[in-house]
Formats: sequence, C-alpha cells, structure tokens
Amino acid sequence: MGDVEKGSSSRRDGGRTFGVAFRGLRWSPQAISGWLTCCGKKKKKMEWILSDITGYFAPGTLTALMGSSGSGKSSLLDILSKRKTQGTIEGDIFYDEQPLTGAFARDLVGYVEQSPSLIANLTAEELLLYTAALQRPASEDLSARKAEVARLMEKLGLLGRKDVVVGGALTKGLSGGETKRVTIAIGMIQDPAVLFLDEPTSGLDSATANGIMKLVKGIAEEGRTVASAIHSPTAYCFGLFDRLLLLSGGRVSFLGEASGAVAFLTRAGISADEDYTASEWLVEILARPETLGRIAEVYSGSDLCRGNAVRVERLLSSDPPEREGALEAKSATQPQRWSPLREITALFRYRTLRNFTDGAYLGARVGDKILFMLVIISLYYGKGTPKGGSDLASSASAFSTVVPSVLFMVTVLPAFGAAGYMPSLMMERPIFVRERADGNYRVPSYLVYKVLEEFVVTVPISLLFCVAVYYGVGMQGDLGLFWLIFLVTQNIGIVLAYLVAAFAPSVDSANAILPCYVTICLFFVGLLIPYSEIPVYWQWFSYITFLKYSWSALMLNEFQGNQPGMLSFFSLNEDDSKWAYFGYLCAFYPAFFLGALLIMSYSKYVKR
Ligand SMILES: Nc1ncnc2c1ncn2[C@@H]1O[C@H](COP(=O)(O)OP(=O)(O)OP(=O)(O)O)[C@@H](O)[C@H]1O
Repeated sequence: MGDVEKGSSSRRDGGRTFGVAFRGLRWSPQAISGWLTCCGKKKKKMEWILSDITGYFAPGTLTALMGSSGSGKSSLLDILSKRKTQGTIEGDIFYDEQPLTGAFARDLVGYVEQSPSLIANLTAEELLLYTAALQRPASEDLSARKAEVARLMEKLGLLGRKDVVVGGALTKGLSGGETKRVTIAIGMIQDPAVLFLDEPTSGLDSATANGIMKLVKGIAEEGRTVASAIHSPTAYCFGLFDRLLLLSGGRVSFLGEASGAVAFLTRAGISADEDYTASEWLVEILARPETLGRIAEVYSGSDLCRGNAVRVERLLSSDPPEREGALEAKSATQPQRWSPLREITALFRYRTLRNFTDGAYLGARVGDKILFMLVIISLYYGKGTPKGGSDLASSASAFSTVVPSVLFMVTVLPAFGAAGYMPSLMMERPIFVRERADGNYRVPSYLVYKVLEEFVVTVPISLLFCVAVYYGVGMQGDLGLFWLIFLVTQNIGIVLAYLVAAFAPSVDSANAILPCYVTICLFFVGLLIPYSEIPVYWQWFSYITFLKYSWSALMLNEFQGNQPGMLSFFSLNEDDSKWAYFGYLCAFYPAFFLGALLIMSYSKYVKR
C-alpha cells in the first residue's frame, strides 16, 4: 500500500503494517434469504444503508470518518472489522492482499467502541493485565506482558491512575477521559496493525478530546493504519487527521487529504461561512440535508473519486498466487491463541480473585443460605426422626412430615435461590459480548470459568449449611451424601439460571421464567403429590424434574433401613438405590450446561 499512497510500509517497532482497501461495499440491515437472492424483484426492495463505498486507509495515516448522525460511520467501521452481526454485506474488503476473515480481524485489528462495557470492579492496571493475558501471544512470559502493559499505560498517561477502579454507573472510578484512554489501551493491547475508533472524543471537553486525539495521532505515526469516526472535532483535532472520508446518506462524498476537503467542496460550488474553521465548515454543510445528495454526486463525478477507484483496483489486483503466498507468510506472524485452559486460568486469576474480595458478590451468594439455615434450625430444632426403625413406623410421630418437609425445603431453596444470580448474569452480558468481539476467549472457556467460580463459593457454604441443618434438626442419614446432594442441587440450579439467562431476552423475562419453571417442578417433587397419584398425562414431567431426584435421594438417605413405611407412603421403594437417584440428579448438570453453551454460542446478543 505504501507505493500507492502516502503512508509508511513499516512500523517503528518493527511490527507488520496492513493497508485496508474496500470496493463497492454496501450494507442493508435486511438479511437476504435464499429465495430472495434468486428473485430479482424482491432484491430490489432491499434498503441499502451504505452503498458503493470504495476507498482505502493507508498505514501510518490517521483517517477521519465524518458524516451526519445516521450516515453510516459506525456501520462502516463494524463492517471493516467484521463486527457487523446483522443484515447483508456485499463488496470486497482486503487487508493488503488478504481478504478479511474473522480470525484475521480478531488478531490484527483493534477496535475502540464508543461506549464499551468494562469490568467495573477491576483497577485500570488489573483490567489491562487481564486483557493482555487473554489477547497477547501465548508465547509471551508474564514479566514481558507486565512490562508491555506498563509501557502502554505510560504512553496513554494512565500510570498515575493505575490503581483506581474503572467504576461504572453505580461506582465512581476513572473519569470519562481516563476511561477513554483505558478503552484505547484495550484496543491497542494486542499491538494491532489496524486500529478503528468509534467516536473516541464523544462526551469529553475540548481539551481532553484534543489530548485523546493527539495520542491517537501518535499511534498512527508509529506506522499503524488508524481510522476514527468523529462528530464535531475541534480545529486542533481536525488538524491532526491526515485524511478524511466523508459520508452522506450512506455514500462516500469525499475521500482525500483532510486539508483539501474544504477547497474541493468549495470548487464544487458548496459554500459556508468564511469565518468557519475547516471542521466547523464541514459540520455545517453536513447538517444541511439539501446539500448532502449533491456533495455525493459531485464527488462521484470527480477526478478524485476516479483516482481513488484506480488506486483501490491496483491494490486489489495482485495475482492470486502472490496473494496466497502473502497470506501464508502473514498468518505465521499472527499471534497464537491461548488454549482453553489458559483462558480459564486468566479469567480466574483476574476476575474471580477480585470477585472473592467483593462483599456484594459474596454477600449475595452466602447471605441467603445463612438466613435459610437459621430459619430451618429455629423452626425444626431437634425434630428429626429418631433412629428406631420399624418399631416407630406405626406411631403417629413416625409419620410426621417434618423431616420430609425439611428435605423438601433443602431441595427447593437452592433452585429458587438461583433466580438471584440472573440479574447480574444478564447485566454482565454486554461485557461478555464486547470481550467475545475482541476475541478474548471462547464461549466454553467463559462458561466453565463462570460455573467453576460459583462452584468454589458453594462448596464451603453448602457444607456449613448442611452440617448445621443436619445436627440442628437431628437427621439420621449419611451426612456426606446429604451434603453432596445439596451441593449438586445448588449447582444445577445455578447452571439452570445460566441456561435461562442465555435465552431470555431481558432481565424481566428471565426473572419470570425461572421461578415459573421451578414452581411447576415443586408439584412433581413427590411431597405435594406422591408419584402414584399424579395423573398419567403429567407423569412424564416427573422424569425431567431434577428436584424429584434430589428429594428422592435425600429421602432414601434419611429413611432407608430406618422407616420403610415413610418411603412407601411417598411412593418411594425401600429397595431403590439412593446413589442411583443421585446419579440421575447429576446428569441434569451437563444437560443444562450444554443447553446454555449452545445458546450462548449461537445467539447474536447484539444487533449491530
Ligand atoms: N443492526 C441494525 N439494524 C437496523 N438498522 C441499523 C442497524 N445498525 C445501524 N442501523 C441504521 O443504520 C443507520 C446508520 O447507523 P450508524 O450507527 O452506522 O450511523 P452513524 O453515522 O455512526 O451515526 P451516529 O453518528 O449517530 O453514531 C442508522 O439509520 C441506523 O439506525
């Protein structure tokens, strides 16, 4: 690309450069289904938000993307970085000689989103170390990674704020300008050859915006290809841009040296107040709907447009064998991906450790169990079934439903409690979406990390709960199995919450679906209606109710060899194996996990 346009063909740090060329790009939010493509009439009805976008971004240059609101700036950046999740895209995109692929975009393109979702409870340094652990090459050792993060923080003026938490809507942390610097650092962390920024100065005062864009200019001067959507740059900011791509009504209205834009448009007969600076001039004419179509026509008939088209053609016309060779050479320079184990370790190391020191996180998981434990003990203290086997089976107290009821509560509480996890799960979804788009991890790694993190918390708290309830109520069964059943039931409830959170469209719907399902399950546990009395057409539901297996295993554990009458009263068989019921219970865990995994892998949570 360096031979055809201003720009450098090498980077100061010796990294690779890539020019970005695109030809005849168009995008419609509508998807073309098979029959639409072969039916010319239907295809004409497509509404193209972007049409006939041809141009290039050269290494070592900073290009501004300007246009009125809704002109398609973000959409163009999304398409060029493979982040568009919706609709129909047509046209060619090449990074040097290589057609754009998802893996290529993930490894070599940095993207700074307009309002990214960040992990609020990590400090700036922790967030960058965490992102570096997931994005930088697997071959890099820890000290080199830390040195790289320190270098990046110094470059972006963040060293003095490295120990401040990022913060969010509810917790004050970094300022708006500092948060932008952190998001730029995230975009830069894998040392990308190409960096796209979507309005990096929005919401900032002029001085802070100037500072941010000066940093961005420095990034381009290192030899990277940088393009930034920007709304109303200050005169200083505008002066930093080498090139300008003007969009109006989804079409290119100008692509050339930023400093030549006003002269080009004036020559074409478009005028504005003479006292305006170049950026004010452009903002002014972009706000006039009546001139927008004309600007696009003037550009499409200009020598500038033809010259740009010729350059793009030249860029895209390399011989196919040459392209393949280049592709092999470049793929060898691409960073190696982490193994899933390394991804899970990095997630644990930074996110779990921080969660485990977060009172709000632990309180939500421990508080309810302690409360339920105290309520159960205070209500049922010493009311367990005394050991004595069949002698007591005929007495009235032997058929007291106290212990079956306690076991029922022990079974259903964790299932209901899981509903409490869903709001935070769903609120974390934007972070998951952003980190997936950044290529931080695979979905299975994320899900395994989430369930393991919950599992670690549930082990000690469930042990405390079970020991206290066991001795407080005066139970007779095997304490170890009692705990195992409770632990597994609790974790199945958590995975079920993940499953519901994965497909529910909103927090409200998730909060309605899970309690609704669990409440229906209560009828089929075995206590409220013994299995033998459930109508035939409902009996199938018992088999897919994990709480039934949990309660049945607890009942067998408590009453087998002790009070057989109690078991038969609830349609349980004295000869049934409590371990078999426990095994059936365990099978629900991978089933729900797999369901959540599939939905999370294939859902397009963000429509962009
Ligand atoms: N996934 C989508 N589905 C439907 N319409 C979409 C989608 N994404 C973008 N659009 C529409 O495409 C047009 C261009 O949107 P885009 O966000 O790219 O514009 P923009 O120039 O970045 O705007 P702004 O400066 O306000 O951020 C808008 O009308 C928008 O509503």
